[in-house]
Amino acid sequence: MTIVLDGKTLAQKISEQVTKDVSKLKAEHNITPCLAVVLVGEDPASKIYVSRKKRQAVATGMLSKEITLPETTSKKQLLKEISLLNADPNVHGILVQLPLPKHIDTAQIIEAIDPRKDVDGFHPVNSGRLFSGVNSALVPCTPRGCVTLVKNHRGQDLTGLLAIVIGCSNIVGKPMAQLLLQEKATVIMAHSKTQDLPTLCRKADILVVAVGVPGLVKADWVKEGATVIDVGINRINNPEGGSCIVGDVDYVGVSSVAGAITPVPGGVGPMTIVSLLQNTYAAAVNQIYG
Ligand SMILES: Nc1nc2c(c(=O)[nH]1)N[C@@H](CN(C=O)c1ccc(C(=O)N[C@@H](CCC(=O)O)C(=O)O)cc1)CN2
Repeated sequence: MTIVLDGKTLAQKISEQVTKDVSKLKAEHNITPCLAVVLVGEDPASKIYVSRKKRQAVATGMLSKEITLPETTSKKQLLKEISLLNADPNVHGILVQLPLPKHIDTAQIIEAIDPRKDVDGFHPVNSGRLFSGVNSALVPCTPRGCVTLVKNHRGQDLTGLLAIVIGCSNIVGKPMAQLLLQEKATVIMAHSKTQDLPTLCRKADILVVAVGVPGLVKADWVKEGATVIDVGINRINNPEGGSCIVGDVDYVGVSSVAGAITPVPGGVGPMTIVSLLQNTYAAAVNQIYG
């Protein structure tokens, strides 16, 4: 029987642990971790994610600060806001919600964030640390959440398992592959130019899909018993009207073959946000002891 990897329930459990950790930090050091979230523009999905991040940070006892800027904000203005947050000793975590408006160079903005406060783990210092296996890296939230889900299901030891990651983004695919490599899995990164993707994917013990193509992965792409992690969040129109969110995996079809599968919604998404809370707590602790 296929197991549904319930990210919502696991995220809730982790959030309770973060709440305890935050309360201990307050009691022992009189410090409350503070997450600053920067939102530029009016993207409706980004507004929802930012408000969830704030709300869930506050629910664990952290402080949260939101900087909301208009779509027309210049790169210079945004860099100024980031330098203020970098210099503020009461702010421990900074994230700039993506995507940014097209006129702003995302890489330059990410590089302006103090790596110690980079709770998204996107700064080259943190991606370099992840690449070289240094433990103190702040790791991007979605891949961190995916690995937590996989290990919660399969156990801590992923040694020698064949993991295939479809999609090579800096936010998900590349860090995901590095994390699985650290777990001693055998990792293959696949993408739109990979030849005969279905045949390759059928070899995977762990299949992570992060491409943004609704229902790309079908039942005959998946090995019997494999763990399938669907990172896709695609809004599609219903034939009967209205819209809904689906992943990159044909959930119904693949459920008949996979050993375990994440639903969309309710799988990877909630794990992304709770991983951000874990990163913010870790960043605060590093700043106290570092
Ligand atoms: N600075 C960042 N920007 C973006 C990131 C990120 O990690 N850092 N990731 C995504 C968006 N994202 C978080 O920011 C995110 C996406 C989806 C979910 C989520 O919980 N999704 C729900 C379904 C969607 C819904 O209900 O609207 C789910 O899967 O259950 C959380 C966070 C891009 N930008």
